[in-house]
Amino acid sequence: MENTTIGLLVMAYGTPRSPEEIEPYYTHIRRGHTPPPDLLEDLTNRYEMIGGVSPLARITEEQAYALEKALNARNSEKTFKVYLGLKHTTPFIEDAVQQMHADGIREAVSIVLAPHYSTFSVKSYNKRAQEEAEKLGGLAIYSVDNWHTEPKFISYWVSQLQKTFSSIPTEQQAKTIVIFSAHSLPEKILQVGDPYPVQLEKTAELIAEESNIPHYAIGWQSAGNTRDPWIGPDVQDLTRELYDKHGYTSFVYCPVGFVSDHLEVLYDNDYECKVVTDEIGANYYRPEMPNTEPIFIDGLADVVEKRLSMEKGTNYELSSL
Ligand SMILES: CC1=C(CCC(=O)O)c2cc3nc(cc4[nH]c(cc5[nH]c(cc1n2)c(C)c5CCC(=O)O)c(CCC(=O)O)c4C)C(CCC(=O)O)=C3C
Ligand SMILES: [Fe+2]
Repeated sequence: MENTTIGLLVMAYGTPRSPEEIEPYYTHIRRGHTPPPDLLEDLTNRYEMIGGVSPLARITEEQAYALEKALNARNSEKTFKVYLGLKHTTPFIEDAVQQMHADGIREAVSIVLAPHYSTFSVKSYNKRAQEEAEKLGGLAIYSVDNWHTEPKFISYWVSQLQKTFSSIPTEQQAKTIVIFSAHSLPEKILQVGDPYPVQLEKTAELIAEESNIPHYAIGWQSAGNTRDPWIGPDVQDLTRELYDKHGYTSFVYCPVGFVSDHLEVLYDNDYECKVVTDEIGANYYRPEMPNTEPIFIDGLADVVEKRLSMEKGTNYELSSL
C-alpha cells in the first residue's frame, strides 16, 4: 500500500519569545486592544520573575516533535508530519493549516496541548482550524476534543505523586493534601453546560484512585482580572481554608490542566501558592510537569491514533489486542 502522509496539527496557547513580544502577545489575548501600561508592566514583571521569558515556546515545540516521532516510530504504512499552530502568537493556527494545505496534506488529526475541553479553550482552537480548512478546501481535519482520562496521562501523574509522597516523612503523609487544579474560567461558562469542571474532577478522581493519596481537593488558578466572577475556589484561598479547617502540614500542587512548565505554574503555583504555604508554615510540593516525559508523549500518541482509527471506522480496542 502507498505510504500516506497524515498532517498532525498540534495546537497550543503560545507565549512571547522575547520581552519585546510581550506587548503584541498581550494585545492579541485582549482581542486587539492594547493593554493599559499597568497591566503590561505587571505581566512583564511576572515574566521577569521566571527568567524574562517563559520556557513554554521551547517546550511546546519539543512536545510537538516528540509526538511526531512517537507516532512515526509506531507506524510504517503512514507518515505523520507535524505542524505547530498557536492561539496567540506565530505560527498561528491558521498559518499551520495553510502550510498543511500548501504541502498537499489531505487528512490531518489535530490535538490541543490541554487535556480538558471548554468552550473557551479547546472549542475555539478547533473552530479556528476547521474554519481555515473549510476556506481552503480539500483538507479534512479530525479534531481531538479532550484527553483528560487518557490512561498514560493519568499514569504520568500517579507516578509523580508516588515520587513526591516518597519524599514526605511517613508520619506527615496523613496530614498531606493534594490540590488538583486547572486554569479558572469565567463562571458564565457553567450556564451553557460547559464540561470543563466535570472533566477536571474526573482527572483528579482517576489519579487519586490509582495513587492512594490520603486527601485531595480541587481548585482553580490564574483567574483573570475582570469584573465577572471566575470559577473558584482559587488555589491560594483554598490553601488557607484547608489549613484552617484541617491543619494540613504539606500541600502538593498538581496543575493537571496544564502540561508544561510556564508562567501559570512557575509563577502562580511556585511563587504565589508558596507565599501562602510559607505564611502558614506548611511544606510546598509541586511535582514536575509532563513536558516531554516519554509516557506522557506516548499517551498523546495513543489519543491521536484512536482519533484516526475512529475516522477510519476500525475498532482501535480490537485492533490493538
Ligand atoms: C483555559 C486557559 C488555559 C489552559 C488551556 C490552554 O492552554 O489553552 C490557558 C493557558 C495559558 N495562558 C497563558 C497566558 C496568559 N493567559 C491570559 C489570559 C487568559 N487566559 C485564559 C484562559 C486560559 N489560559 C483566559 C480566559 C484569559 C483572559 C483573557 C481572555 O479572555 O482570553 C494572559 C493575559 C494576562 C493574564 O490574565 O495573566 C496571559 C499572559 C499561557 C502562557 C504562559 C506562558 O507564557 O508561560 C498559557 C499556557
Ligand atoms: Fe491564559
